[in-house]
Amino acid sequence: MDKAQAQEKIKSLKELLNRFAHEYYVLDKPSVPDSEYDQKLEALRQLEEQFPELITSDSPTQRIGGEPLEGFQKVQHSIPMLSLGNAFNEQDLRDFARRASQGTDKPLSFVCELKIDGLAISLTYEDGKLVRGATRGDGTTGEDITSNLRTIKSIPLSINEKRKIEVRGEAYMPHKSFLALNQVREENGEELFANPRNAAAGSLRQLDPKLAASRNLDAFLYGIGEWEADVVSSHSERLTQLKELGFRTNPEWKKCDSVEEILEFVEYWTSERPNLPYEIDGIVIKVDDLETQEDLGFTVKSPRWAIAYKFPAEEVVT
Ligand SMILES: NC(=O)c1cc2c(N)ncc(C(N)=O)c2s1
Repeated sequence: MDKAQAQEKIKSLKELLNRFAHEYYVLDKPSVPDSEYDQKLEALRQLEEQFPELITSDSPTQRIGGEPLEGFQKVQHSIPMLSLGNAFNEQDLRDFARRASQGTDKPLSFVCELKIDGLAISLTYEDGKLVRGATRGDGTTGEDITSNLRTIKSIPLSINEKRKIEVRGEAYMPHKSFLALNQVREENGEELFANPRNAAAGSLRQLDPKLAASRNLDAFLYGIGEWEADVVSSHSERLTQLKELGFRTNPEWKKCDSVEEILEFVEYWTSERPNLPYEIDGIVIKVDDLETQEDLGFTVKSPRWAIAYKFPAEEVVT
């Protein structure tokens, strides 16, 4: 096979493998058995070994990078990643909805989403390639953890959007990964992680991407920061756009047209929470209309158009 033929074959294998990975890790609906994925991946590895100059950064063989880093570079968020104000009870939620409705004369609808208990992340794509992954940090300055976020298999290394786009979400450790990790640590006499959030944070702070890869993290994306494209008019449409762009979004969101509907959603997930395969520490409620979000703006540190309802702290059974 000459180089031109190899290039064609590598291109088609990458497209096929990235589609299989999307079906498996993002949609949770694999269309081929693992054995077929593994066989195609091995074929790609061999071709790339034969023609290393044809290796590209978005190849599935490139998820786990090279040598461990010396340290993490600081990165600036062009649009701050803000923290949310908290609500702890029904009255707080009613007050939030009332304040929001006073900021506009439009009828108000909200979007309720599960508040994933992980680590806020930002992913930047340029010319369709993942060029940067960062932690939230203090909201304006985060840390470049691109090599670790590349190891999360549900995060696409390339997307079809060629304009620069920055998406935001939460990296987290599923319960299954957390239990398995602590079991190994217990067998090795190591200190256990207190909860999945600490385990995810500890994993993403590893300088060696091979270690981060071994922790079986996952991520949900839920927001768009910077984007050169014309955005849509509501947050709910934005969630659909994220999914269409190939990102893994959390399906349990609901559009609510009243405080009563918000309270129902909160009540439902307060009881359903233990049945989720990942940790959530609350419910995020956002005004759906993006123009109204603009009208409402921000306080010193948080948006007026969103709030985090926090579940009551669980009694620790000693
Ligand atoms: N600090 C924040 O702005 C957010 C934090 C989180 C979180 N931990 N989980 C889900 C969402 C969401 N779906 O919007 C948000 S938004």
